[in-house]
Amino acid sequence: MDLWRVSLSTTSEAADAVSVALEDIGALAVEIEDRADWVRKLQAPQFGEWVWEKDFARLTEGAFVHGYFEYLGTSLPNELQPRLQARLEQIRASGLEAGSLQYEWEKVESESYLDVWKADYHAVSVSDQMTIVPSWEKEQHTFGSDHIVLVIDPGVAFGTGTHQTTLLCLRALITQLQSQMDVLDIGTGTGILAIAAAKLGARHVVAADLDEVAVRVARDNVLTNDVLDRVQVIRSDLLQEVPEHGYHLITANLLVNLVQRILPVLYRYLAQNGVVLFSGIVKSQVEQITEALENAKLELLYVEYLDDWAVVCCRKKG
Ligand SMILES: C[S@@+](CC[C@H](N)C(=O)[O-])C[C@H]1O[C@@H](n2cnc3c(N)ncnc32)[C@H](O)[C@@H]1O
Repeated sequence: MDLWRVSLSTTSEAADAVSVALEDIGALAVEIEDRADWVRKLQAPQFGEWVWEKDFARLTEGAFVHGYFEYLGTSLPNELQPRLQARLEQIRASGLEAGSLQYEWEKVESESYLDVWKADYHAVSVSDQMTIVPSWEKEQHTFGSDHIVLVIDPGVAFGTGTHQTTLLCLRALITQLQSQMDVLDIGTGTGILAIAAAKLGARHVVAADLDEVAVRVARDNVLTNDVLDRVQVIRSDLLQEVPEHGYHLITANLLVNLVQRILPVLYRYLAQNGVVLFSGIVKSQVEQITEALENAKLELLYVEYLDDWAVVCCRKKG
């Protein structure tokens, strides 16, 4: 599948807002290259990620945000332009220092897109007991027999493990998941959280996503990771197609507006004392979520932060 790539120049502060705007107008995948991120990782490497010195010359300040769209002919950039412009105007009007927001479109072959990712994508250590490894690096690492290895390749679905929200969720899963739990993962992307839950000992995991591409990718990853007997991937708009069942643990790495949509009914899908992990939440939105828990029949257990992101861990009220 060929793709259109739009590349926008912006600031570190506005990179997430631009990325959400691209997702909203239909990007299959979004990639942020943030100079500040690279500097931080060079100074204090947290997860064993690689930072390439050559990239600093390419991006001398601020950030690039790249959005990938399915190639549907040459007119696509023109069709998307007004919607993109409108979203960029909103960002400018919000008062966020967003830089030039200049952009350009380029047709890329998906092969070359994946090759670009391959060069920049390496194993990520989640914790002492869990590592995410791309398939082409599998043989290069040796792990103890009880170490959990998640084999996930970069692609057009979200959830390769390099994003803070995924890492926060994985770490919370390690502390919260007990063996034989039934788990629901809403917005599964690559299926990374569902696969991790299965490998941590869950009895059954339902992994749901609205995006057909994500569903396909998640199914492939479930096979690759040999957890087909425990993970069921379904296409569902949030909870619409999800079997109403008493899940012991629910993960939801979703934007805050989607979290708000499921909050009022989520308790119906939880077993007694069932735990929920909300990720995808920017630091400044944490209060908005924690304040809504009471009405949702949930109680706060803890909030954990990584950079500007948070995971909110809560439990169904008895
Ligand atoms: C931030 S990604 C999380 C991916 C993965 N769970 C992780 O933690 O890395 C959010 C996912 O939610 C999915 N999503 C967005 N809107 C949705 C909806 N209405 N119903 C179900 N999934 C949705 C997106 O397709 C995307 O795969």
